[in-house]
Amino acid sequence: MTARLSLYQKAENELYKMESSVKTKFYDFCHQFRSDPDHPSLDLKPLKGDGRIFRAKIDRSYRALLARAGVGVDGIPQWLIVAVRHRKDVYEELTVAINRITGEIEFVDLGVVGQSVLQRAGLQLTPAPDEQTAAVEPTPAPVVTPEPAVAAAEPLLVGCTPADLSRLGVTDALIDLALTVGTDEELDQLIAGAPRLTAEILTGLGSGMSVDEVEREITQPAATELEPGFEDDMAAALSRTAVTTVDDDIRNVLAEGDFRAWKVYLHPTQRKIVERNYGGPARVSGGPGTGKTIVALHRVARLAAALPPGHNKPILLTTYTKNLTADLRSRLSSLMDPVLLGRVDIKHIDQLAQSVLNENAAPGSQRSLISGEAALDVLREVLFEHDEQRWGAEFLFDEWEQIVLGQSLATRQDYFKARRAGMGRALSRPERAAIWKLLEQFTLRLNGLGRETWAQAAERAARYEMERAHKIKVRAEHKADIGGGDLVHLDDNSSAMRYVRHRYQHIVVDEAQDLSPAHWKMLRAMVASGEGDLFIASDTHQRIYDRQVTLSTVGVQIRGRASKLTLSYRTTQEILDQAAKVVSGATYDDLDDGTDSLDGYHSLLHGPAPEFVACADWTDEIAQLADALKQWRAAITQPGADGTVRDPSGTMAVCVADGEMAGRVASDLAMKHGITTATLTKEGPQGNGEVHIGTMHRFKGLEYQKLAIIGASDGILPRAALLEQYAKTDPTRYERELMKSRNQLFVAATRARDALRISWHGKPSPFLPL
Ligand SMILES: Nc1ncnc2c1ncn2[C@@H]1O[C@H](COP(=O)(O)OP(=O)(O)OP(=O)(O)O)[C@@H](O)[C@H]1O
Repeated sequence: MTARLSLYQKAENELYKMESSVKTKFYDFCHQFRSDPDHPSLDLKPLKGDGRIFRAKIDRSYRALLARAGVGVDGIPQWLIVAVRHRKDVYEELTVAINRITGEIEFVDLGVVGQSVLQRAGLQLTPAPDEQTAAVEPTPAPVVTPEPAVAAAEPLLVGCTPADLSRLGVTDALIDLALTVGTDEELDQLIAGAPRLTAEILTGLGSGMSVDEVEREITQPAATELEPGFEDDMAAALSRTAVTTVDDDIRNVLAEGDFRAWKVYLHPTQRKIVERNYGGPARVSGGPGTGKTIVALHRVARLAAALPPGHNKPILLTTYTKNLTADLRSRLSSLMDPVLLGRVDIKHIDQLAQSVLNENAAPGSQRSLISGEAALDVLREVLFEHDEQRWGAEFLFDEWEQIVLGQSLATRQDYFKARRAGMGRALSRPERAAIWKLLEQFTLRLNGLGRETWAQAAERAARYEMERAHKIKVRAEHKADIGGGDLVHLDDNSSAMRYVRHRYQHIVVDEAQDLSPAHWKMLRAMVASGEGDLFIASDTHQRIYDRQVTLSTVGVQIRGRASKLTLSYRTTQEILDQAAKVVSGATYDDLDDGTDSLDGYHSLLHGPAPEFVACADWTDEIAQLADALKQWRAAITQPGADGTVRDPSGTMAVCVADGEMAGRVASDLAMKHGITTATLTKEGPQGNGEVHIGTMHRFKGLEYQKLAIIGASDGILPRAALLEQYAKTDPTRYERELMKSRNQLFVAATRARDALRISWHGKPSPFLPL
């Protein structure tokens, strides 16, 4: 190899979209370039405008644009492919620069801003002559043909000065053009072609953020400390730039499409969160699709890479549901080396609690699990037998789960002292005494049946783990007291106890907003406090189970180690705008005493506005849904430029309010409209049908190219029958249920990548932004 070649992120994305014949020639070009960049067939030449940018020939029509990026530590010259262009789109003014905030290499193409803006700014682009092809074909037309002067438009970014844009990190060559932009369309066009930080800044400013807000939310998180003279050190800049190294594997990468992009590429803001050394628990928050899961996965990979050799599993990756755990496992296995992957325990939170209980249970004493609904029936029986009228079964069940189990209250005295913030109705001491007695009867009854709920299991597991952590602490203190010697005199010096350690060195939690206090206590006890102990990804706007926790009260102190992601990689700005309205106006916590918001949440992707469709009745709603699905299918299966046809399976989904409705939709679509479906279950999609159908809960963490939400009617969303009972008796619970329902719609709407359609019949849901 006489040259090392890397591929700029934007160039990689452009290549995915090219015809396979161009891709094949591109592989050959890379192969040739790496062995001899000066080979005459490549015709490598600098462009006139910028001595750092070169053009080389891929075939008769396509050119690679490359930047020289110094020499590697092994003495091999480094080159970065910044773009692949048709030769008629190559002009002399193309440049590469090093960004003053991120220190990354940026490729700047003024051609992307459109003729009107260029003309208003008085810029004319010069086509780069291409002698070799000029001999065979006529000289290509200039990129910009003079046109009548374009009327001056009022600049869109009023209130921003060139100095502001420069300070924020907009690339120099685009500052004046950005301030010339006069319409939203022009701004979108500029953003689409701009380097990443510039695009984010301009999107922020364009959506109304102030210069200070952009600086705080976008610029500062992306900033890197740069040495004087960094502007000229391309080798150092290359090491800070997100690139794919071009080796023989590039063929597979390109063939897989952008599915693999996240594996090689982390945005600098994401990378910082992954790579920081945290002195204790850390949290990343951010709206849907901002890459929290990706960050959590990369964090696991980084922690695993730093482990000393061994065969144990010192890292736990956990989340709330079973199907998400399977998804995390498969994503992680494509990111990590199998040997390192073997050092990661991947379990969903209830599975983890069960393994603790199994380990601690005497043979034959395990209890079987009972659903919340069935347990509530047992409580109803107890209340009926005691002729108890003062409190309803739902109220007491909630009190039990939220307060008694939630705070691990073991005695009546503890319950007397317990804080009941957020529970609405106050309870006097005699009332608490009576409730405690009833709940005791209830748990004894469950016990007698050999059953327990998931929440009880979690609470018992937490207690076992806390005892274990306590023993570890006592031993460590004793060891310190006796100067680190052997522990022969300690009471419990059984061989089992001698080797008891914390179960994990690092724990990473995804979808953390849905974990209960008992889950947190268990996790806290499983890992020693200290560097890199807990890493948490969460978004409280997506809390869809009735769980509330204040992390600082369960021993998880985040202070100073919280970060936020604001750029969505999944959803278009059009979808995001509407989805954000569903949760606007409500207040969200930050898993602690502070609040969380979607401020600065934005997307660089654009697409059609979401459709809101009022239908006459159920039959009409299903018929219109079937038509939409067929149109989506036709669009997805449209043959690509190289003749390939995509398989539409699993790219479209229908989201409904409950399981019964899911069944009805599946059978109506199949019987009346010939559309096959697969139902989303706890285990993932069941069946081979093309369109996935599931309840809002099942869509958590997933994403689809096109998504329909149906049955979004008042009475269903929120579920009136369930809520009415609380409206008068327990207003706080009522508010919590409303919030849960609102969040479910928000989660569902933000699963769509590029098309969202929401329909209803009757009165529309009050949550819809109509
Ligand atoms: N830096 C990146 N470059 C390209 N794609 C990215 C990047 N980060 C994330 N993505 C993509 O964005 C999508 C959303 O990412 P991810 O699932 O991690 O988001 P999230 O914040 O966990 O979302 P949610 O809260 O909705 O579950 C995924 O398809 C992921 O591959």
